[in-house]
Amino acid sequence: MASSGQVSFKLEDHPKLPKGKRIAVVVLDGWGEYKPDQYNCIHVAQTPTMDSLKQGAPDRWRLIRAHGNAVGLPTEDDMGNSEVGHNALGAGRIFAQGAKLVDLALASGKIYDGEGFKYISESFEKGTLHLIGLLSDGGVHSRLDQLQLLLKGASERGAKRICVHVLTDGRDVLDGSSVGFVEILENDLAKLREKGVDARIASGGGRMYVTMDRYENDWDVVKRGWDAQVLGEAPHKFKNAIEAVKKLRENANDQYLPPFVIVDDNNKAVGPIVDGDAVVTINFRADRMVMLAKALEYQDFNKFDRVRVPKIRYAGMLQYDGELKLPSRYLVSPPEIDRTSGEYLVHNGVRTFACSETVKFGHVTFFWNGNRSGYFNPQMEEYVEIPSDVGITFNVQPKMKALEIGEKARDAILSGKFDQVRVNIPNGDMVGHTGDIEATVVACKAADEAVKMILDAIEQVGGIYIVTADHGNAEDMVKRNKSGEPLLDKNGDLQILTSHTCQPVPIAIGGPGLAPGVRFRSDAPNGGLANVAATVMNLHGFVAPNDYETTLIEVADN
Ligand SMILES: O=C(O)[C@@H](CO)OP(=O)(O)O
Ligand SMILES: [Mn+2]
Ligand SMILES: [Mn+2]
Repeated sequence: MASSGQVSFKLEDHPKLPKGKRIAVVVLDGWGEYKPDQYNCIHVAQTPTMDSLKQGAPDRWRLIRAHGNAVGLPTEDDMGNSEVGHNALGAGRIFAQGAKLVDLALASGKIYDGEGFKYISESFEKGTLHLIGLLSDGGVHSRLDQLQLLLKGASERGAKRICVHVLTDGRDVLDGSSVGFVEILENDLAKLREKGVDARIASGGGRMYVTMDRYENDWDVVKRGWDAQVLGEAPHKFKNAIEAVKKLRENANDQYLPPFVIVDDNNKAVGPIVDGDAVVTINFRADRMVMLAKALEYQDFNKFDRVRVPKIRYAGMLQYDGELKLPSRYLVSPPEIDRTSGEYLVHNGVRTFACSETVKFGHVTFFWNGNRSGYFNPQMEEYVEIPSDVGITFNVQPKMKALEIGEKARDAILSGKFDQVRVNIPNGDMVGHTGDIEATVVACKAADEAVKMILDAIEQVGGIYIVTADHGNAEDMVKRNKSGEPLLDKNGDLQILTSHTCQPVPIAIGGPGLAPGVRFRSDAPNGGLANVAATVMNLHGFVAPNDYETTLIEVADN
């Protein structure tokens, strides 16, 4: 990869569009377009602002692709997600994403030739290999089939003792599916045991309550995981993981199962992590692994009392943070997302403000900038994080911090200190993931109100807005058959969809600063999230670099 030092970041002037406009870039998280029925919370909610933008179709409102190949995922059946969505939005190009890179490395066997695998395999003779990560086939953070291949590959290459620390999902897959995934894994581990590998599940817990916090919202989540995985301590002890998940599901859903450890006949945890062991965090996606990676890797660490810090060989499935080089060892090289639009714009005098609340803060900063933490140029940028509510599920507070984000964005626009004001409004996604339809309707309304605050500010300063989303979620809250009818489970209950979707997302442009004649091109019907960066660069008065995906707009002559 060309290092930033060798690249020219100078952008050419746009032949027709002026510089110096104040531009709001609004990303509604989890806001897709789907047929209007009672399970489409965006349709049910009062969303006058987003509805009015739609009136601008086709010149100033359209749909773009936000899933599958359009965002670098392995197949067209892969729903979009925040990481790949914001990567595409910020980088303006489509990179083969972690899911795909891991698939390729496993298929070719190259994963086993890399430095990362060699490093951990030095522990195989005497130590245990611990695999920690999300157990589902959701394909957002991890995939079961990748875990299965890694188990096979590692055992064939000398791992004699393997402990899997599972995090149950219910967010990228149906709630309740955890039991089936644990059964499949147990079956695989039993086969490994027949071959003489001591392989077992050692601990578990629900992803939102154990380990997979992000952006340092709540370190207790990571601590609960640490206690179970590393120390072998948890409030719930079971002999068998299937039994554990079934029992704990009586009082919690998959996302929030409390931590448990598997114990032997003497009530002793079977798989704490000890000196000499190897650890792999099997998620390919970064955000929800960074905190654990810090706890496993950093010598100086004060976020919680680790009690015991084993001397281990640790590798991530990928490197999760390119700036922090965290973790330093990894099995598969991450996508090299270089020359992002944020970096270009800062080099071309565009002063940027970015804001969200904690749970999505890294989306408009870290993911937007190609999985890179920190500023490109602190003199030109300001990133503001509004603390998220902690310790609740977001259906309890569906308005979240939408209005606070709207206010911060408004103030940044009015201040005149920034050329680009970029926000992520989380409600549709975060509340959509709870599966609570009523709360998601409230969430969508709040998101719409936040958009209005921002558009009003843009109106006041004669600026431009561009409003879009990173993937679908709130527009469809039920699982459906091929013809789109809701599916019922065996008890006759609706199957609630907590996950993202494969629906397209809207994009709208407007504002008093938008030059007359600017409209969406009609010759880019397959446009996706990766086309947005060039579009934004145009609105700032620049032509995007040649290798960026093409712009979505054109300037008609009159
Ligand atoms: O919460 C998350 O981690 C994912 C779903 O797994 O959602 P998003 O991609 O919108 O962040
Ligand atoms: Mn998202
Ligand atoms: Mn989401």
